[in-house]
Amino acid sequence: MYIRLAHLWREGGYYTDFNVLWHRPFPPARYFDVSLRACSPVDKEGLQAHVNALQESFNRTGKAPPQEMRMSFPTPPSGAFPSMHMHFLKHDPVLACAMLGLGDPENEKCYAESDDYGRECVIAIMNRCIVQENTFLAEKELCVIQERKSQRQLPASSSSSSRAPCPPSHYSTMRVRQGHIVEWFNCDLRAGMSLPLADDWRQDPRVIRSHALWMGPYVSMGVIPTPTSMFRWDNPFSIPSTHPDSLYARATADVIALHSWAPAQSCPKLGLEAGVQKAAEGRCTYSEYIEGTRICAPSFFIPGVQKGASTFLFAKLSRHPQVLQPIAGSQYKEVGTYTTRRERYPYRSEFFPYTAPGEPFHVGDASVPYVSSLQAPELILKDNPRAKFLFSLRDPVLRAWSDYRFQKPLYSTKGWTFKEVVRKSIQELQDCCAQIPEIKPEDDPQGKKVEKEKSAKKARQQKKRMSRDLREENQNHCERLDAYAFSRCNQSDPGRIVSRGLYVIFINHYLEHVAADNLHVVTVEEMKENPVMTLGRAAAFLELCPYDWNREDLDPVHVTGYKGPAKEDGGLDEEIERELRAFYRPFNARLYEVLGRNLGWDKEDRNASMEGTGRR
Ligand SMILES: Nc1ncnc2c1ncn2[C@@H]1O[C@H](COP(=O)(O)OS(=O)(=O)O)[C@@H](OP(=O)(O)O)[C@H]1O
Repeated sequence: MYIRLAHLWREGGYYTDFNVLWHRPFPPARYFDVSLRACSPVDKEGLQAHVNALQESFNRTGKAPPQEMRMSFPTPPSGAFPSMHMHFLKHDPVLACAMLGLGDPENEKCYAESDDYGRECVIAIMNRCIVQENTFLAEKELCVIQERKSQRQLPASSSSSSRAPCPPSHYSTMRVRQGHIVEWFNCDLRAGMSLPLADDWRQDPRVIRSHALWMGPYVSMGVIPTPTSMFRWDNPFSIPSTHPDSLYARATADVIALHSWAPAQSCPKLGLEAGVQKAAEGRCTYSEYIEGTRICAPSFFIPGVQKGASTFLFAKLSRHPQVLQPIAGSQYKEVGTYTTRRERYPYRSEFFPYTAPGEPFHVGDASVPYVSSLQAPELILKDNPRAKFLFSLRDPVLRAWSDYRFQKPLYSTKGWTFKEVVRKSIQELQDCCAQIPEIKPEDDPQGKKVEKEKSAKKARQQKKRMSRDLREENQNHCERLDAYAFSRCNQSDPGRIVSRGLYVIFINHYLEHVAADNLHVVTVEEMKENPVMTLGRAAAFLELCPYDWNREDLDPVHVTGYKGPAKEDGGLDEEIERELRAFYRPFNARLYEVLGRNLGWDKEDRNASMEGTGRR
């Protein structure tokens, strides 16, 4: 029996082939040396994002990263392992991120509290360690697993042995000393690997009691040749029999069943029976993609916007039994594989679990860079012409303020306050606008009034006037969509916090490719006001079976703290807020027209939006 591994991911494994597994709490105050490598091709941006996330996380704790967690990781002593384990392709910050959750003493609470898990031998999977919410999410994840565990009614077919207690020997004390964990793993092996967390790499693996479990790419394909008991699988370098009917496979299936999640209500229309888990399938292969025998592309996308509660939206929708998340990629969110034109079909397909024709699953991809990507809609529709797009927007002023706080480390290095970034950006956009006469945000952010016959000539003139860099970057944009050139004018601000709020430009670009019925907009304001209704509408748009969203934890996630930036900047300055509002007003007005509804960001009475500004 194979279990769809995406269920496992749903329970806590999300965005990477790596999951951390432990069966007893770790002792406090220890760090890991981590050797890293990427098993799937991680693009430069993705990699960079993780490096940033990691750095950000360190910055937020206010402490220097422990030496061992810096991005330079030691290589193993030569000859320590057979050469097959030794070819390091790339350092994988995702793994570092996962390990960070184990290495950060601030997270210790969650492990201390997880004693229960040790006693009951429940596998806790910790890998939601993106950026600053590390502690919070890890802790929450544990609670969720625990809660699920108590609530879950395992299907009758599932063996109760999935909850079998660990043999007592597994509770022996293990000391993990600071800076002493060095693990290597080999992506070429056939299956998941258990990485013993030892206090010394030379330690006899048979006496090691805590493991990290790496779910390799082949595991994602539904082939789960892991041993009977991961707890007994002590030597990561000897992978035993892989026959699917073997005890190993069955035991693994039990473990996975514990973490899978069957729908609570039947949905006959879609062949989903309450309490019944679906059989496993894995990720798409290139040939399947090419032959079209399997559906490899995601069925829905959340292309942002940045700081528009996209993490919340995707995380909540992913709780729905029909929704599957990406199974690989740089994060459970932010796969970002549709932002480039490079020939990446084989690559793209591997990020997602496949669905066989007729299967009731919806695969989602929430990657915020898609929102302003010129290529994304076209590329997506090429892979899946029926893809649906769910945008999560936010009052652009508050979005900018959130983004500034989020990207504070970037601005700190430049010494720019929010006010400075905003003024500089507005000026730049207006100058750029003046240079490109046909783009006038006040009356026509889309450039639709441009006289067609003159546009080719003007485009050429425009290009001459633009700075060299801008011209190079925007060459295609200028030719194809003037408004994009405008949104890209915000060159001096690497964080683009102002231009990212020009939603109408982006939405209009999507609407050039996507049928209006396949595009739905929710707002952070709605999500805050009535998350159940907002999620219900989003789910209806995605044509998901009815689901009781009240059973989910609907607290905001990925909340940017005020630590640092707000204190320094004294919250969102009223004067700059006014200026920014005035700048956005015409764009918002255009957006409301395009969407056919007023999103309420330009009301005179802004009291409702004061929350989150840092002002009283
Ligand atoms: N349910 C709900 N209601 C209201 N607001 C919410 C919700 N969930 C997340 N948030 C806020 O969304 C901000 C994070 O957005 P994203 O997850 O899209 O950020 S990112 O672009 O992926 O980095 C972040 O905003 P700030 O805290 O103001 O920065 C979150 O607090």
